[in-house]
Amino acid sequence: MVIYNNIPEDERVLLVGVDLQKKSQISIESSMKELEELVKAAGGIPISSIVQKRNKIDSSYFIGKGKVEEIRLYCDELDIDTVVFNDELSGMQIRNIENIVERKIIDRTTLILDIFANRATTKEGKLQVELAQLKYRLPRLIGLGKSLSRTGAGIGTRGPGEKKLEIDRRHILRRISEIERQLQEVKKVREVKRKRRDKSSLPIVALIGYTNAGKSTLLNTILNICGEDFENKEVFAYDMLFATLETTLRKAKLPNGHDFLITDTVGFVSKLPTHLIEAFKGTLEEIKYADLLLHVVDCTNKDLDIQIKTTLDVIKDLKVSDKSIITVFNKVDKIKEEDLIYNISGPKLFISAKEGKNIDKLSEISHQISSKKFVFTKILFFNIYLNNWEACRPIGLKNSYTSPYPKKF
Ligand SMILES: Nc1nc2c(ncn2[C@@H]2O[C@H](COP(=O)(O)OP(=O)(O)OP(=O)(O)O)[C@@H](O)[C@H]2O)c(=O)[nH]1
Ligand SMILES: [Mg+2]
Repeated sequence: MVIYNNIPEDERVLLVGVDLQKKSQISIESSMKELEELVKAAGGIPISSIVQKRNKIDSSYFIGKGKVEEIRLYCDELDIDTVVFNDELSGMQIRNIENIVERKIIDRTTLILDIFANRATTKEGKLQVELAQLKYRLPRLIGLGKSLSRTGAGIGTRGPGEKKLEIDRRHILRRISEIERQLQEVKKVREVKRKRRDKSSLPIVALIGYTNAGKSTLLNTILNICGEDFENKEVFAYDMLFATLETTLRKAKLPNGHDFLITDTVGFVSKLPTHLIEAFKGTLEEIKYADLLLHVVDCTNKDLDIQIKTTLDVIKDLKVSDKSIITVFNKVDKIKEEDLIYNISGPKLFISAKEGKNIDKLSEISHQISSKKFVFTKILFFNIYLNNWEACRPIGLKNSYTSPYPKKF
């Protein structure tokens, strides 16, 4: 058990994880660290964490019943308000655990939905989160416990759907179809805007990637160099998971007068609730209309392989994996050359969004796209890659690659 220091007075949270020792998944240490960051992003205070090694999940209690009783003791001892599980729980598991622990029980999905509910600002964002919350709650109505009741407060109880949750199945179903209808309307408006934009024929570059990789910082840096009317338009970039929730589309002008559009997107995270991806497909649709995807990766993260895979999986799910993608390894200012490991095929760039390293190369690539938009094919993309080969090597690294030819397109 790990005890965290410097804890202010507020909603005190105990973190619980299960280690199924699967090699294909993010390590349990990283996953629990990520959960800790998610708790902070939701405004909670991580007090302590417990991990149980298991071969399989217990259908009634998720972890062993004995462990649940142990958790009850920790909660009393550490004055815990809320217990957050690192995975999605069934309604019955939540109720069973709550009966023993007598605290609010939250799972990872509820936590993520709660952060989104707190941060969504646009009408569309709010509708999307409410839809995801309702779809999550629907099969769990029977298991309703403290965490899902309307009398609760704090993490897991927020969101636009909160007031409307009269916990009646028919009411929820009606609300779901109402939201879906409203989202269709929003989609129509977006399509009209998109058509207008298409007329201007400006190429679109979309920044995608794992949460906290530095997408918004990169957008700000690019706009600082070549943004139009940049004043007061800086996007929110912060050391916090899901700092960005809504897509922002900005116009940039290169010194030679060429314009292009650049868009930031919501970051991905491992075990991102499926309902949420589903609900956010509307927003993520912007990616579908992009001419180039810049996949931003935090190269200082030791789980970068899993982070890359998580992003590529979502991209695949959105059916846009055939788009031209440049992998942009960010934060090179924070890492020693010899520690930089990567084995990704295709074009790549090594940059520091914070210190502006190699941003000019990135802008140059965008320029080449903007000037040749109408012949934007994989061949052109290949040329761009060759022209910028200098930037496609890690900064200061000695010949990591001997051939400038990408392995795969
Ligand atoms: N050292 C270093 N830190 C960086 C760099 N780029 C971004 N950061 C930091 O990384 C943190 C996350 O940056 P954001 O730009 O908000 O990341 P994001 O990908 O937009 O994150 P979400 O919106 O949560 O998906 C911030 O604290 C940034 O200051 C970089 O090149 N070097
Ligand atoms: Mg962001």
